[in-house]
Amino acid sequence: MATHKLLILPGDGIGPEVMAEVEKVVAWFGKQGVAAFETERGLVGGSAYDAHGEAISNGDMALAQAADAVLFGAVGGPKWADVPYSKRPEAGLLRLRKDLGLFANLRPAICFPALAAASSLKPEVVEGLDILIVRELTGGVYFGEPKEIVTLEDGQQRAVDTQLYTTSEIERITRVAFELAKTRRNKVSSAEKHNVMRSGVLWKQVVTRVHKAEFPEVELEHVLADNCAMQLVRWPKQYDVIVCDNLFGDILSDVAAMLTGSLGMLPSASLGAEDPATGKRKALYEPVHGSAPDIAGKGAANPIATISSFSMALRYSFKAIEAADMLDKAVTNVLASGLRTADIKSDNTHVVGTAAMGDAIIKELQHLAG
Ligand SMILES: NC(=O)c1ccc[n+]([C@@H]2O[C@H](COP(=O)([O-])OP(=O)(O)OC[C@H]3O[C@@H](n4cnc5c(N)ncnc54)[C@H](O)[C@@H]3O)[C@@H](O)[C@H]2O)c1
Ligand SMILES: CC(C)[C@H](C(=O)O)[C@@H](O)C(=O)O
Ligand SMILES: [Mg+2]
Repeated sequence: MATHKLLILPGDGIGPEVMAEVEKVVAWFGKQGVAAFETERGLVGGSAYDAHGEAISNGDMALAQAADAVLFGAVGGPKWADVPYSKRPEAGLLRLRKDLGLFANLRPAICFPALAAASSLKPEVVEGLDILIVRELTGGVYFGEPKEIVTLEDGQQRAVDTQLYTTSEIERITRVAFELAKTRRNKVSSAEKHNVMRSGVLWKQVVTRVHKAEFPEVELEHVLADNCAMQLVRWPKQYDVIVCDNLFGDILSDVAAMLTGSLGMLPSASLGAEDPATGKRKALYEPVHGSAPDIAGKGAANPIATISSFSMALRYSFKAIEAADMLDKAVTNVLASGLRTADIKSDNTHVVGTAAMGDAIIKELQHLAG
């Protein structure tokens, strides 16, 4: 049986609450003999700052480098509003992404049949929705230099962030998007703003070139990112795979979350390049949502985004496709049975807390295993 090293980083706010449910799922699959999961735990975000004065320690970074997959909860919260910028909780997540080279962030937005009524959009707009946002994760305005606030001679301050992309950064994320589209409905929509940004001009050129040279059989369309946000709300089913830069991907994926009913439903996989020698890649699995300070500590958070992120780990890191399908089915069935956390409640459903939702998913896994 394969052994997989997992580093669990629960983080802050609802992070530890939702991660506790994932740990039940990991233990269940371990017991089933899908794989032997060796788990270690670390600190990230505000909890790491409180313990070490950094948003992630070098020791925990070394564990992340050595892990087959990192399972990440969420970071941030009002408690750390005044810590120095370089030590803010979110810096821990950004360091993980950058230092592990996790350039490809896959954010699937699937509307479960039982949840069409939980979306703030009309059911016919979201029923059957299955789109994938492929977000570039280690470049763009998140990391470009200079990034600073300087004081000018006249006493004003000036803030600068730099949007920066190179050809190879765009090429590699484009290839990920096209490869994934081939396994789906064979269409890529590339979102940028070439009408305003030089990085958008280069993005469009490179995507066009990679398409023509390597993936002519896949349908490609270019869409301005602001229009893409509007189209996602108007008629999202026109999309299959959307590829975009780091900042547009951040925003478009929060929009996509509401199509599925709640931010608490959207999982994600952050992947590095495949090592040709071992076939392995660095990977971190994280829900799209944050630490939700407004509901933290209440046992009310939806654990499905984080549980489904582990399903992506089974699929992308451990090639345990049957196990991943089974976990997805368990989530679908539990939702179909009418169980809901508060964020996805609708008429005639039964609202439960975080732990009860996790337990119901385990019970359904047990049922599916026979
Ligand atoms: N990956 C991450 O760690 C991550 C992602 C986004 C935001 N953040 C951080 O989280 C903090 C709060 O940010 P925010 O409030 O803008 O975004 P958020 O995602 O934490 O919350 C937005 C809204 O969605 C709800 N929500 C989020 N996840 C939920 C879940 N699993 N179940 C039920 N409801 C859920 C919250 O209650 C809140 O009303 C900030 O410090 C931000 O930087 C972290
Ligand atoms: C917490 C923050 C750094 C992060 C981002 O902006 O990438 C979050 O919003 C996300 O979507 O993963
Ligand atoms: Mg975000």
